[in-house]
Amino acid sequence: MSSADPAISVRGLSVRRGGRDVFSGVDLDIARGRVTGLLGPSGCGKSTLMRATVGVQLGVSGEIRVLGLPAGSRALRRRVAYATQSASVYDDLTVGQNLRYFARMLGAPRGDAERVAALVGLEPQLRQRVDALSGGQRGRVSLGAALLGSPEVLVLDEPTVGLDPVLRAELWELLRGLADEGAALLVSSHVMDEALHCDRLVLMREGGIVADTTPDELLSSTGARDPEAAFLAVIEARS
Ligand SMILES: Nc1ncnc2c1ncn2[C@@H]1O[C@H](COP(=O)(O)OP(=O)(O)OP(=O)(O)O)[C@@H](O)[C@H]1O
Repeated sequence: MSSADPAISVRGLSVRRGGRDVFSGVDLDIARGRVTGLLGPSGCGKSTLMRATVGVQLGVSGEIRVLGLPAGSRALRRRVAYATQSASVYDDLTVGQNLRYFARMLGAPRGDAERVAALVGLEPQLRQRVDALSGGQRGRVSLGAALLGSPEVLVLDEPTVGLDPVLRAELWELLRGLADEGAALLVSSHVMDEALHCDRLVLMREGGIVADTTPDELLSSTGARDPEAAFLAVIEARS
């Protein structure tokens, strides 16, 4: 496949959860070298869509290909990273031990644990146990684990939750750098202002995509002052 092909291609995605359809017939392409924001209110299906793209969601029908392979393929394990909303690291290990453990599991290069700790601003905490970290710091350990091995595709579910404004700005800068190096990033948020950090915006509501746009286009097409007002204008125009 060529570098112009989408990193993630979703066709006719339907997902059934708890006896009801969360999605039916969603199509979506996610490009390389871009930060694509998946934005929408709580419960609209952002996490479900992300879980489907990394192959861990049950009840999925349709076709999802990632880097040309079926979502969840074993061959994608080192090429695709997924960070969930809840920190998935070991509480009773230090930051360094967690990162070195996951680095070994992935076959990441020597020194990668220290590299990602610096990227997520956790170098001073390398020897600290995870259960002694703040919520935002724990989230950054998970994010660091997702960055190990320099994956080509990063699927990050609400990575800025619990971060103060300074850390949030640093995180967006980090994500931008990864996209500039060619990675495909799919990043969810329910905070509409975060839309401004993305190259492309996929706005969702109740299991559907209501707009596939860019921050500039969203603001100019709606004439709204900020992304939140623009999102409301998009919803209103559709109802
Ligand atoms: N374990 C589950 N079983 C059944 N239905 C579920 C389950 N988890 C989520 N759902 C439903 O699927 C829909 C989409 O949920 P999802 O978690 O994908 O939304 P979200 O946009 O990521 O929300 P949030 O921003 O709050 O994380 C919701 O209506 C939710 O009720």
